[in-house]
Amino acid sequence: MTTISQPAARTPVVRLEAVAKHFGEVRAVDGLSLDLYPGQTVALLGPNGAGKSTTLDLLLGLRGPDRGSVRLFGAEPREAIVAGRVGAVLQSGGLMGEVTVAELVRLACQLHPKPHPPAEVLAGAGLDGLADRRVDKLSGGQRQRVRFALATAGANDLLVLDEPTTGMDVSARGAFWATVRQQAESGRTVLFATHYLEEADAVADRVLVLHRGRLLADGTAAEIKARAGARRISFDLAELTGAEGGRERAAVAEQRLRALPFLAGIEVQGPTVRLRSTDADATVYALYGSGLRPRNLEVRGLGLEQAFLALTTAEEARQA
Ligand SMILES: Nc1ncnc2c1ncn2[C@@H]1O[C@H](COP(=O)(O)OP(=O)(O)OP(=O)(O)O)[C@@H](O)[C@H]1O
Repeated sequence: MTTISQPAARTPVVRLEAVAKHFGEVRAVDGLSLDLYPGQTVALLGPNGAGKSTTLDLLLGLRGPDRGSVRLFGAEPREAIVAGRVGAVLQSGGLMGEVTVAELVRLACQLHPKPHPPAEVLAGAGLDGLADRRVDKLSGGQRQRVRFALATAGANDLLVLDEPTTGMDVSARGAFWATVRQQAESGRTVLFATHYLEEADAVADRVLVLHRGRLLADGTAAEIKARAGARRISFDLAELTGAEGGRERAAVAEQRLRALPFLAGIEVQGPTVRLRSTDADATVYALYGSGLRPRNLEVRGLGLEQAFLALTTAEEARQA
């Protein structure tokens, strides 16, 4: 597994040690160990049912683990939450409906041990224009912003966000992540679960990939991409069209392509060839040595989305 280098001496904000949570036969979280450190912005990725929400629930003390231990700031989660050190945006849980946005935010600020000024909280969540709107009249994306405002009503040290941008349009998402970045820059630790891999790529300095309740990868987005172990090579090959030398020549060309070293995948569409290679330099070198005449050659790294798919698919295959 790829691991990110960690500062040794600091107390972790979050420490999970061999944590397991089962629902009947389902191992939602299966022996998970993890440390998060101050100031990290961490994305939690994984396919549906990977255990992301259960992990966040355990971390917040909303569920107890069957095995293992969960500590926030070196203590029980409850202690950290009562002390107002943690803000959370969760998937579950309703919002009080018959009050205005401003009233609800003011209330959250009053209840917080270290409150921020309500006007600042409203602005930070992009709710200025909606302050007088009743909460039950808001759209799904606007409600998410209210949840975020409630989570940032006071000076927290840890923000936990479970798919926080669900229902937000592109510009609302952009504004939302800009605010989260500000929170992270002021020293907060941010942990968020998401299905939008581009968000993880753009916002997180550490990415965790969960699969069937276990940690499949832990590193920067770049490390996860490298861990997926492949780069994309694309080019055109006139030989493949059959125009230059007929079908036989095309078949020979394809055979040579398939014999290239370090191939992790190959796709041929008309004259265009797309390869995935675990050693792009060696593959390209062999390609030029094979007598083929590639044109418009490009070598690119995998996107996080492709890396994520490659990792989880390989793991599915391994477990099958
Ligand atoms: N209360 C519950 N009772 C029974 N099974 C549960 C419960 N909560 C979660 N599970 C199961 O545990 C597994 C992990 O679920 P979890 O919600 O943590 O995954 P997730 O990664 O958050 O998924 P998604 O991306 O779909 O939100 C799933 O198989 C789910 O069906």
